[in-house]
Amino acid sequence: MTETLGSDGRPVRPSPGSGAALAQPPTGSFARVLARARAEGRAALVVDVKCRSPRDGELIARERVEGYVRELLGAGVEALAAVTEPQYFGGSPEIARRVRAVSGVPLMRKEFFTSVAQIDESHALGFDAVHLTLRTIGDLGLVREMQARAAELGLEPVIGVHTREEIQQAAELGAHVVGLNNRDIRALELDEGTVGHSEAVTGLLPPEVLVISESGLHSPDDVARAARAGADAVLIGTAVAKSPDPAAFVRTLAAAAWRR
Ligand SMILES: O=C(O)c1ccccc1NCC(=O)[C@H](O)[C@H](O)COP(=O)(O)O
Repeated sequence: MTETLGSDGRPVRPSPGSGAALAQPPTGSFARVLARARAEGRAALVVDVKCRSPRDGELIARERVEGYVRELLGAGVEALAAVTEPQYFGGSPEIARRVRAVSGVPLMRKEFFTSVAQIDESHALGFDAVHLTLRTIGDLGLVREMQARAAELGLEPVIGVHTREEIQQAAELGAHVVGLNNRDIRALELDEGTVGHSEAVTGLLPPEVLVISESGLHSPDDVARAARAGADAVLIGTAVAKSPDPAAFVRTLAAAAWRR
């Protein structure tokens, strides 16, 4: 991997707007989307297919899932996430299969993972990436086992972090792609989380790590702020689902994602 070293001999994170690129994406197609966006000087737009949220209630009617995904893809969305957690977020493996069936873009699974068997299940469902959230998995040994199994299956592990300590742990785990949640997911989205969190901590991640700013992003201005903070992608669910015209809204968000 090509790296620029700073005066202290440490790698320098590509400055926003520099268009600096990773020579090779680390692994998997999700990383490829993020690395391409970084090389082009923007953040990629990833939309979360989340049918319900504890904060906002029903977001996507079950019968609308395929139409919704097609609308997003038509508007140029480059990658998707799907929440399969049933109790709080109204997800299911069936919804994941339906999203997969109508989309060819990289697809990441959001779930409260507790076992390595769920990594195999994610592969069987057709996911390209799994979001391994340190806040909910807790046990770093188990995270390592999940990473290893994902690698065996050709699935890309995205390490989910919220705190500075977890950012450090993600680096120790050798994460190539990090999902930086602006909220503490343990509060089930009832806490306040904004792009200000990404602005505060994105710079703590090693420059070679690809970063997705997640949760609590609502507007083109939020997307612009995340991109300027160094995020290589933004993950947005609620604001897109609640928009009266998701395709038009997605285009507006993507236009704001360029680093200037
Ligand atoms: O992050 C997780 O581990 C997680 C697990 C199970 C369900 C949801 C989970 N995270 C929440 C999300 O992924 C959000 O839906 C996503 O960041 C979008 O947030 P928002 O735009 O605020 O709806």
